[in-house]
Amino acid sequence: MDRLTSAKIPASTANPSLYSFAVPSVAYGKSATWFYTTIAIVIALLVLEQSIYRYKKRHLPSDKWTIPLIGKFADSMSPSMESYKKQWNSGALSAVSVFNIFIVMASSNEYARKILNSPSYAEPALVHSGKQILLSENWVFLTGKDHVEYRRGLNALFTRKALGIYVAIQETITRKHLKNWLAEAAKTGAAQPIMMTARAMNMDTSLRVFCGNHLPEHAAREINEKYWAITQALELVNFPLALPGTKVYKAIQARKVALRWLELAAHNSKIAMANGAEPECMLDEWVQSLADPTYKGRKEFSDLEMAMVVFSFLFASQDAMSSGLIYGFQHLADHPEVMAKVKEEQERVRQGDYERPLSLETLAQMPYLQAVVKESMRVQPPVLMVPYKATKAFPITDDYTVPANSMVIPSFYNSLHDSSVYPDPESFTPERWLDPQGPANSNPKNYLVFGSGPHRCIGLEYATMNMTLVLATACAMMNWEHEVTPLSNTVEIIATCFPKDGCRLKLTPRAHS
Ligand code: HEM
Repeated sequence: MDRLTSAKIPASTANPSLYSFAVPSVAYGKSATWFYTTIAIVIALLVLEQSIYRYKKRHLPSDKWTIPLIGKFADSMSPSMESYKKQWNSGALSAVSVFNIFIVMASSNEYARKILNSPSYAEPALVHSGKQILLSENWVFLTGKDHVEYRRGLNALFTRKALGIYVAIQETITRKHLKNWLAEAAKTGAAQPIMMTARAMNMDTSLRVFCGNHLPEHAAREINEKYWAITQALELVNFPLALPGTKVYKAIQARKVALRWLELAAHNSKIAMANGAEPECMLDEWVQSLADPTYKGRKEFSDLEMAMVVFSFLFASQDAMSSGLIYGFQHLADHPEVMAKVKEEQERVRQGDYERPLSLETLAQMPYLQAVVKESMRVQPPVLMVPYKATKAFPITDDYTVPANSMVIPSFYNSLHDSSVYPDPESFTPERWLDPQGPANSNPKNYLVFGSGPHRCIGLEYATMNMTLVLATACAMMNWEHEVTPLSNTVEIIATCFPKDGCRLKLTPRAHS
């Protein structure tokens, strides 16, 4: 009985240890409810995420399921040509999701151009860090009529007269840098990567073309040194807060430095033009064109606004032009038969005088080198694609409408490697551009290296002129051999495309007989 009694006690409320257990058991019940409710909500959200993804993509080729929450984030962190090609070749339109951003990739020429030329449905959408770096009031973020009008005013900076002024600056800066390259090469006699030296040359050229001598030498050096931080922040997805130490934070600091100096340059240019100086750079051309009494349009631009425009040009050109130049050197070195023809043409145009500065007229006498530049960017386009955003539901085909607010990304590679327009598309064949009736010249719509439509690259003539000039000057001053490595033909995508080994060249001065 005692045993029974004692046995009963713990079964009731007498045992303090069991009693104290009874309280949490009520809490456990509650937390279990919460636990299961939370699980149920999470599952419901995950199912919803998959359903929305599948509803949006409809019949487009893509993975059946998206990785919960992050989607193809991992792929976007380390993009490769192979993964992009797989995506582009999966269909003219295909779908992917990154962090719940629904993305439609357009790989055919028809759909890529349709996106670029449909401003009422789609507008450029820079990577998130773009707005933090450029500032949201930068003109490049204007849309529709405002964009068209602003851009019209900037066309004055790329007229033939303006380009004629820039050539002389480009030539001087290019010679200065190539001389340094040769001096450095002479020290070791070994091949060195040109990745960073070509970028530095390009930035120096841009700064002097845009700002002339209105920028002190140490300022140009500082911008040049700090700009790499901006390139590194141009990843598809960045840490959202620009906290100290993050890439975006460093890029913002670099932009602040650059804008301060560019503002000073704009200020100095206004003073020089007011004092009757001749235009010597892009800012001067701009200030002078605004003062022209026949100029119709807005005439007042603050120093800061001018600085922001110049900064937008640096931003748009530094990576793309550096990529184009580096591959230009690499393609020429890898194709000695093409290099021989370029040298022949140089000899014909320069008639033995390799010191005479180049001009627009002499550059126009180099159709073969111009074809080399065009072909080099076709084979390896600096920019593979540009992100746009559907501002409303965009009926891109009869049976597919891109949902509003999706990213929609026209990619250029397949247009530029279309074998019906560019037979043997992987081969580097500048000759294809020499026949005016040939398929390459008859299908300009396929040459999407500079985009298409209202946002087509405003600097395209300047860019091709600069690449032609740099390669012509390099041909005049030096020989270069490519040290081919296993990574030479692997593309590294850092905003634009670069050979993964940085393009290792062995440089020697060229002796002219
Ligand atoms: C090889 C060199 C270059 C390449 C491959 C290139 C390529 C491109 C591409 C693909 C676009 C987007 C076009 C579109 O959305 O349809 C673009 C836009 C732009 N580019 Fe270039 N670019 C180069 C050099 C330059 C240079 C040298 C400048 C300025 C001096 C420049 C200024 C711009 C600007 C301002 C835009 C935006 C235009 C707008 O939104 O209206 N680019 N570029």
